[in-house]
This record gives sequence, structure tokens and C-alpha cells, in this order.
Amino acid sequence: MGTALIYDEEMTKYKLLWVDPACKIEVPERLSVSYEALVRTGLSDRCVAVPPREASDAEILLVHSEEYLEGVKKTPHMTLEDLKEFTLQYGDVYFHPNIYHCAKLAAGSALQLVDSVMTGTVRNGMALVRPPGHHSMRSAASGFCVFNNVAIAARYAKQKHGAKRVLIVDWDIHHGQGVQYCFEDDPSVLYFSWHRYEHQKFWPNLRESDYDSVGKGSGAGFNINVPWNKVGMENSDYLSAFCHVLLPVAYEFCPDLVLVCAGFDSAIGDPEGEMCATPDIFAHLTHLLMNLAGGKLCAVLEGGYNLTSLAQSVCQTVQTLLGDPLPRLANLGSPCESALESLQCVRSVLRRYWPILKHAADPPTTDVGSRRIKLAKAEGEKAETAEEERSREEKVWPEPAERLRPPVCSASALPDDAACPDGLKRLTSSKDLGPLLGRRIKTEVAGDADGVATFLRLYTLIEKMRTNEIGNGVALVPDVAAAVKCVVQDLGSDLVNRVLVVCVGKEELNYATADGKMLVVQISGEDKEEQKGKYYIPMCLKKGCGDTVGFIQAVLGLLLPLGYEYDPGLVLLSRMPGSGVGDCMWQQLIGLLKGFAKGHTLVLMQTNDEACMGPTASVLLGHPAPPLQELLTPLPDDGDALERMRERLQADWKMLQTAVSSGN
Ligand SMILES: CC(O)(O)NCCCCNCCCN
Ligand SMILES: [Zn+2]
Repeated sequence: MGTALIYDEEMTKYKLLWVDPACKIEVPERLSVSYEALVRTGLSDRCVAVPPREASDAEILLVHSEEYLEGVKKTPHMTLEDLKEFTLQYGDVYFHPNIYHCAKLAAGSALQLVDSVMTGTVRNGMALVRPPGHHSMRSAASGFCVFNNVAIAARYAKQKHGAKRVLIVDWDIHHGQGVQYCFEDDPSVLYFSWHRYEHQKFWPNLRESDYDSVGKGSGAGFNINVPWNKVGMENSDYLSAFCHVLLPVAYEFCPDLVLVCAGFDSAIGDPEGEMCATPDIFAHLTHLLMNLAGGKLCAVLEGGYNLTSLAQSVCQTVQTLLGDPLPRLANLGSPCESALESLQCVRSVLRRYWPILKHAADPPTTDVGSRRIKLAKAEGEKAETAEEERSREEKVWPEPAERLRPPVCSASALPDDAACPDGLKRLTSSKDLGPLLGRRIKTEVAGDADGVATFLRLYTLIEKMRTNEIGNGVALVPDVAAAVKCVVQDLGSDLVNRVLVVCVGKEELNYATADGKMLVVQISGEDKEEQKGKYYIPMCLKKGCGDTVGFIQAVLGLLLPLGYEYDPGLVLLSRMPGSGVGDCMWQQLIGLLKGFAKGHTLVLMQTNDEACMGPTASVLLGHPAPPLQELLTPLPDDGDALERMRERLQADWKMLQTAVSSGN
């Protein structure tokens, strides 16, 4: 199934007709440069072009009031003076004779996207629209927004397609207060937003944009605000918010559909956000959402005002929706203290609503609330003077790296008598081996003939991943532990400079991996507290790997952050016999691990584990992992163990932090 792309140049045909410093950044070129970048890179040709349509009155009235709609309907016939007059009643927005038409197309585009995804015509998609939507409220325009495109889409998905639970992820750098107001008492729509806040000093300067607005009534717990109280947030801050706040809750919520308020003013270079996250971060943010809701994801453009980073970020997002390998995130920093303070605050207010966060730390002792400015004297940020604007240094960042699809997406190395699942390219040792291999066989490792054959197959797979001839692969071997040992001790380290080894199930993995060439993470039911060390991390689940809640907690809260910080060149995932891990959880794990090492994942399974070959191959080939069933309440001790583990490890691994360092 493909990726839908919705765009029409009609939505570029309105602009600011008078002087208003607050609105001058919202220009038609935002849309055209985004689309042109998709055309130039060949990405638009790979998408399914879906035409926009005008949202009907009834659809607009799913969110907005009749009087508001009636008012907006009059704008096409207004004189310039009337338009100015009409605009004055709202904040930071402008009207134009053609904006009502474009606003209907923007909302209708979101609905077309929802139809395409919910009917299975496409797997996912992106709508390039303007005017944006997430600030507009039931009876008010705001922040360049006229109709709330994503809020209308969420209501529409429930009403027309019977969606039970809709997740809205708003990565725009502004708080989508319009979305929050729309769903704050609705437990069927989970709204997550991060936004520049600076203790209420940043637009829209709302008290209710802070982390303690968690929703109301039966909606309590279903509204998540992550305020950024400083500018300059980086990739590590964004990934920490996903791993330690959004994803655990999203997996527990188990949505039928994911809608993204895809604003790119959260990228480096944007005059509004003033953040430092690079455009390739959106490849990962998109990827991390694509294993939810069976991959049903609709991204709708919101903000983004630096035309260079906007275009690059749009391309990164669409390329991930298309299933291309993800870029490695170079030198990820550690989350800054301000971000950690925000994460700690929001996790502490959410833990009472979401068992998966039950063990989150108490709020920081420093009273964050006291730093919120007294609203009385705040008139929002002052209009920036021309020289102040020029003086703000021009940000530069590297062009995002190419993300080349390897000629072979997925390969298999199997014993001759094992069946090869459709779509996998079968490697046979004989014809595929390079001459250099002859010198490399170390028979004492490979042992008997069978071992030699396994050795040859694995080496071939890894070699072809290294040269990007192959994306990922799966090998069935007679003895998984021996195979892991052989790869780890003889192949992985000198072929690839960092190998992330993920072992599911119990097995003695006694490699001294002090040199950092390898990071071994083992998830099992065995308690191995004694074996400590920065590069060998045993995660013990009391109820074993069959405990999906404990497992997903370990994956999201430990494995993902570790993986991002380690940034491996290869991921080796082994499924020990008798691990007990469920198929869905196993598929989710593969789906998530594909985000590392440009997708070079090598899965090792025991020959008699053939039954798991199908589900494994499906995810390796790019199909979304099926959703985990609604998560049961995690065992209290597993959560505790996880927190204790995180405490112990975060000295070495900064991405595991979820709170300000206790010293503060
Ligand atoms: C869709 C959106 O979230 O990007 N709209 C942002 C509205 C910003 C209003 N304030 C502008 C002040 C100019 N310095
Ligand atoms: Zn924005």
C-alpha cells in the first residue's frame, strides 16, 4: 500500500494584503517550496496523488460554530477595509478574499487523507495545506488558522469511519490550543503537543498550555502538553519526549488512527521556534509513530517559516512514510536540564492516569510554576525590531544525508530445507561468497560443517548490509547463541564499528564488551543484576518476555534511548528459543529497531522457530507491525525494576534521563 500526497496550488493563492509584522512570515511560498522539493527529489512521483476537496459546511460544523462559519463565509465579498476590520477581532491571523476557499480546501484535504487511509486505499499520507489549523477555535480564527483541519479530521474519522481512539501528535513549535479546547473532555482523542513556552512568555501566552493541563472530566489524562521553557532544543530533547512521554502513553492508548499536526517551525532555522533540531529528526519522529494503529498515519502541514528547513523537513517526513531507510542521527547530545525538568513535570502529572508511567519520578522540587510570568504585565512577545531580526545569527546545518533504498530490501540465510517467505531474497553460501571469505573462516569458531555454513551465510548477510546491497535480513541457524557469539566475536566488531546486539530470551551472553564496539541488551525473565557494565545491559522482566506491558516499557524507556545514543552501524536481533515473546511484540520490536543503522537489522532465529519466519519477514519487508492489544496494567515490580535500572545506567547513558539531576 502506498503513501498519499495531497497538494493543490490553489492553496497558495492568498496572502497578507497589508502591513502586519506578526503575520508576514505566513507566505504562499511555504507551500510551493515544499511541494517543489518533493518534486525535485522524485518523492512526489512515488506517492499516490490524492486531490483535495472543499470541506462541506456540515464537516466544518463538526468543530466550528454556525456564527463563526457564517462570518467567514462573508469574507470573499469584503473590501480591503472590511477584511481588515473583520481580522481585528482575532489574534495573529489575516483574512483575504480567497482564504475561505483555501481554508475549505485545507480542511477537505485532511478529510481526503483520512478517507484514503481509513479505507485502506493507502497506508499513510501527507497533506500540504495552508491555511494551517491547530490554533483555530470553535468561534475564532487564530495564529494564521481559519478552520481546525486536524480537529475536524479527528471528529470525521470517528463519525464516518468509526474510529474509536484517535491520537493527535502536534510537533509544531506552537501550542495547538484550538485542538486542546476541542478534545479536552474527550477520552477518545489523545492530544500530545510540545511547544515553545518560556514560562508563558511565548505566544499564545496561555496558562493552559503548561504541563498541568491534562484534560478535564472524563478527558483527564488525554491531553499532554510538553512546554519548552528555553529555545535551542535539539534532537536529543525531542527524542526524549517521544521515548519517555508520548510513546509509552500512545502504546497504552492503542489508537486506531494517528493524525499529525505536522508543523516544521520546530526545526532549526525557524524564526518562530528558534530551536536547533535538524530536519532529519522528522524522519525519526514519523518512524516512531508508524508502528501505531497498524501504520495508519495522516500528517497535515501546520507551521514552518524557514523555507529551507521547511522543505527539507517535509521531504524527510514523506520519505519515511514511503518506507525508505532512516538516516543515522549523528552525535546526539543529551537532553538539556530544562527539557528534563519539563519531562519530569509532565510525567509526574500523567502517572496517575497511565499505569505505564506509574513509576515516574515526583515533580522537581524547584517550583516551575513560580517562574510563570504574571500574565497581567505580559503583552506577549514584543514585536521584533528590524535590526534585532537581522542580528539573530543565521543558523546553518548540514544538508540531510541521502537515504538510498538498497537493491535488495530483505534477504534470508536459511538451511537448504527451510522454506523462504515471499519477498525475501535467499542467499546461498556457495555463489554469494566473496573470495576474501576463504581467508576468514576460523574453523574453531565455525566448528562443524553446519557451523561453517552458518558462518558463511551470516558473514555474507553482514557484508552485503555493509555495502548497502541489502537492507535487512533474517537467518535461521541451528544454535542462536553460538551464531550470536560468532557474529559478535568475529564478524560484527571488525566489519562494523558499532553493533547493537539485542537478545530476547535467556542465554549466557558472556562477552566482555568493554570496548564499546558492541552494546549487548538482553531482555529476559532472568535476573542478571550481577553482570553489570556499560555495554552489557540485562533487562529482567519478572513475568518473562510474555509480559507485553513490561516488554514494551523496556523497549520504549530503555532500548530506544540507548539505541539512539549508541547509534550503531548494525543491529543484531536474536530470538532465543523459548523466549516466550509474543508475535505482535516481536514484530513491534523489529519495527522500532529498523530506525537504527539505516535499517540494517539482522535477525537471528533458531531453525525450529520457523513459525515466526512469516511475521518477522513481514515487518522486515516494510509492512507495519500489527498493533499490540490494549496493554494490561504493568506489574508494579517490573516498573520499579525499570526505574532502578534507568537510575543505575543514566550516569553512562544520558538519553535514559527523565528528570533533572537529583543534585538540582
Ligand atoms: C500554525 C502555526 O502554529 O505555526 N501558527 C503560528 C502563529 C504564530 C503567531 N505569532 C506570530 C508572531 C511573529 N513573530
Ligand atoms: Zn507553529
